Amino acid sequence: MSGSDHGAKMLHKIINVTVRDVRFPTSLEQHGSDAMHTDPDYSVAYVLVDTDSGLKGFGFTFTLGKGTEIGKIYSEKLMSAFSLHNRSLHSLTALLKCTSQLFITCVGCFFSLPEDQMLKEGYPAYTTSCAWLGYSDQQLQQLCTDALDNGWTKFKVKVGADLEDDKRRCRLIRQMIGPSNTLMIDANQRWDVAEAICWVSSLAEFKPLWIEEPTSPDDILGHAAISKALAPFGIGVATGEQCHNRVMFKQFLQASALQFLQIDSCRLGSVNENLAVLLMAHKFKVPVCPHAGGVGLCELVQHLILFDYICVSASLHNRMCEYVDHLHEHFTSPVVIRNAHYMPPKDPGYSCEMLELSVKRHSYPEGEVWKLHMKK
Ligand SMILES: C[C@H](O)[C@@H](O)[C@@H](O)[C@H](O)C(=O)O
Ligand SMILES: [Mg+2]
Repeated sequence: MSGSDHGAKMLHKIINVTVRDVRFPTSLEQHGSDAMHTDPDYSVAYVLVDTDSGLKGFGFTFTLGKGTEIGKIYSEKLMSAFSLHNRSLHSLTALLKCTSQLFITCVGCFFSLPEDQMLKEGYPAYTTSCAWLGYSDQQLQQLCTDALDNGWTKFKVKVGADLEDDKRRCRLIRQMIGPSNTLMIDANQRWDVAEAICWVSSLAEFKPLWIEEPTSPDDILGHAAISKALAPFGIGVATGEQCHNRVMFKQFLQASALQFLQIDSCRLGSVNENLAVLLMAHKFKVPVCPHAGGVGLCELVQHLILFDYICVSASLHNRMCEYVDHLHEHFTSPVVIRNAHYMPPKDPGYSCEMLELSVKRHSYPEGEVWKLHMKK
């Protein structure tokens, strides 16, 4: 929330709630492509709340384009189920247990003294921007050279469509980044369990730290089997970007089915659910390495991972937050990356307000960007 009047006497009554379908044509250049999603258009169902005091609220959930209209309808239904119109903000916060799904609370207020280290150095990040599956080898090389020049040391490569291609791409990246930098691979659920073990074993020579989403994200025992089989190679299993609640994460942790836990700020629905997962990961001594990228996921998750470091884990061992270098310019408080680290956000709120002009231009299907695109 942001606005001019935070006076205690104001009721801040909600007078308007709108949901917009906002899409970016990222598929045109194959940004975001992987073995399962070959043409994603990064998009959001974006919610705006107006109050009578001028205070405004913003929130969104991320999608890959097609079907954003379903997210929009769902958001509208949720808002109307809570009869938001004419309600005061106080009446919602007083019932936080019931309304937490609606809230994306600012966690910045928890920052305390360890904060100093984060303010100086920031939180370590890795990049996925160099090696989307649809990029050519030449593009891979160029982006990797630029990333190395900009201080990146941790790189994720998309795999899973063709083993020989994967070997060539991993070899290329490993040669460029050298033995001491970190390589991760991500198959986006492409394989069955046995296939995953076999395929990843063939890529073990490139020393990936983890294989991400090797199989169906709901197959907890399958992930456990893959984890066990790959442990001798020193390759961990990472998953979580499709994991939709804390109960799923609890079982992944209980079954030793993941070695790197990837919360997703939107998928888990509300800050509260994310915090529960951070606490469980700490109990099980599993590092949290959030999923980010998309539209605004970096903006949101930076708050959660700083909270994790400052208030829960106090450790950076084997921890890093994903970074993807797209679409930040559409936010009023974009993430700040310095020397491959997320610098703590200084603006109040959850960094989820988009620029009105961007929303207008990319509204689907009526925005000018889409009108132009459809004419072609
Ligand atoms: C379709 C998307 O770009 C995914 O490929 C992406 O979220 C990915 O799995 C990631 O880990 O960043
Ligand atoms: Mg992934």
